[in-house]
Parts: sequence; structure tokens; C-alpha cells
Amino acid sequence: MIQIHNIRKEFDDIEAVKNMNLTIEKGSIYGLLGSNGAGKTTLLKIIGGIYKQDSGDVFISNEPVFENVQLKSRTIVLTDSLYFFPQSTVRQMANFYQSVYPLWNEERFLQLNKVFPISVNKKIHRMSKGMQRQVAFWLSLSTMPELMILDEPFDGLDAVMRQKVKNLLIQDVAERELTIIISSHNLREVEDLCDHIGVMHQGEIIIQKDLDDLKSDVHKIQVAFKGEVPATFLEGVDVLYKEERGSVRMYIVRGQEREISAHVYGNKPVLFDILPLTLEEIFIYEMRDVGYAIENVIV
Ligand SMILES: Nc1ncnc2c1ncn2[C@@H]1O[C@H](COP(=O)(O)OP(=O)(O)OP(=O)(O)O)[C@@H](O)[C@H]1O
Repeated sequence: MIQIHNIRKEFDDIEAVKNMNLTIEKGSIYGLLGSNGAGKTTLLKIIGGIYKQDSGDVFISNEPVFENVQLKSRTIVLTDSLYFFPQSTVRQMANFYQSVYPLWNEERFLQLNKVFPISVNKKIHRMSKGMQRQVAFWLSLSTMPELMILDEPFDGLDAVMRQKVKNLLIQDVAERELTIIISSHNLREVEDLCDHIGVMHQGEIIIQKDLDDLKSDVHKIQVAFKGEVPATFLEGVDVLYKEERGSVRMYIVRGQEREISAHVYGNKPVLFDILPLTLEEIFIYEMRDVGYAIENVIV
């Protein structure tokens, strides 16, 4: 389990992470979303022990994270900039990982060559961006990590390879309780992978929920009434966003489907439809609710 208590991190005069509290259960896949500059990478680097927080505590399995060599040997942090030794081949990098990560699994490394069809003798710097990312996953998964921290991890991978990597990650979560924290702007990707979601904005977590609960808590409704919208209708709904298309109104509302439907029917609509939202839509509307302009996002 990862426990974060009241952490803060400042760069010069920017408060990148503000008084944050967060708990991530072992074996879960936690999706960290947020606007540009929200503080996601900073938070991930603090959890990965790369940055030290200015105040507060971070514990993984009850151990403090920063400068904890034991924990680092069971943690993989994959960011958008990958690092390999200059001129090294896959085999040479694998030998290095083997010397640093005590749980290195050579058998798995050899087996994964079927998933990542790259010669172990090939020099990594001569590979394409996507192939280098494949090598990063190949090496990372062979270290048998307990925690993987992934910042925009699928950039450069083709659709087939993305699916293969996702399957490997899910398999490790199911079979050996790997914990994954993943930050991505590709919300569709996060939607099929994650079980928990945290949304960051200006250094704070503004929403944190089980993904299924999050999706069952926000709905899109289309409704039309004979004449004006009844005041009693508007009083009983928590509206995140509204749009008018002639006499049909579209509302994004918070609440459970059954209660919303009962409330709308009570106001005698001439037309009513209720739909679930995608994670991408929920993100856009929730961000609007905290003042992040989306006028140009909705078309
Ligand atoms: N090394 C650094 N030095 C100074 N300021 C930094 C540094 N790293 C991050 N920041 C600042 O901290 C804030 C949070 O940045 P961070 O990279 O954590 O955001 P992010 O949510 O990952 O953004 P994005 O989605 O754009 O990648 C930003 O204002 C950024 O300019």
C-alpha cells in the first residue's frame, strides 16, 4: 500500500504539489489524470523516490521512500525520456539491470523476447522510438517489480504493441499483485486499464474515486418539457454543464441514474434520455467545474 500524508513540493515560487493526501492499494492500477502543469510528474517522481518532498511523508509498504535502496530495487519508474547507456545492446542493458535488481528473472526476460521481437544484440540507440519503448518495458517487466510508475508510457507504441503491453501489465497485477500508477493524457487508454482514478489540478487532487463509482456518478441527460423548464426540475439536479439545442436541453449531472430518472419523470418531460459518460467526458466536465476553461474543447 502507498500512503501519502500532507506532502508539499515547491520549485522556486511554484507550488507543484500542495498538501496532498493519497492512498493507493496494493495490486491496483491507479490512473493519475490532470491538466498540463497540474503536478502529476512531480508527484510520480516523489512516489518513485526521485524527488524529495519539502514536507510530509510517503510510505510504501510502511517504509519511507526517499533514498530507500531496498524499495527502489522493487520499483520501476518509466518516464517519457528513457535512459540507456550509450552504444549499449539490449543484452548489455539486461546485464546491468540484472546486477541492480535482485529479483531479475532471466527466464522471463528470454520468454518476453517472443512478445518483443527484437534481437538482444541490437544497439538500442539505433532503434526507433517505439522499439526503444518496447525495450524499456521488456527490461522493466523482467525485474519483477512490485510497483511500476508509468508517465505517458505508451507514447510511440503501435496499437498492437500497446495491447500486448497492457495485457502483460494486467497479467502481473492479477498474478503477483503488481501495483501500477499511470499518468496519461490518453483517457481512453486509462479507461480500459485503471480501477482507480485521481484527477489533479494546480497541485491538488480534486477527485479520487473507484472508476466504476466515478462513471456511475455522472450522467448525460437529454430532456425537453412542454414550455419552459420547470423550476422544480432545476432545483433537484446537480448540473455540471448544460447546453440548449432548440427545445431539447442537454445536461451533465452528478448523481445516481435511478434518482436522476425519478426526478426527471416527476417533472413530466415530453422527451427524456439518460446516458453514461466516457472518462474523457467526465474529465472535461469535472475540470470545467473547477474553473478550467473547456469552451473550445466541446464541439
Ligand atoms: N524541475 C523543475 N523546476 C522548476 N519547476 C518545475 C520543475 N518540474 C516541474 N516544475 C513546475 O511544477 C509544475 C508541475 O509540473 P509537472 O511536470 O509535475 O506537471 P504535469 O502535471 O506532469 O504536467 P504535464 O501534463 O504538462 O506533463 C509546473 O508549473 C512546472 O513548471
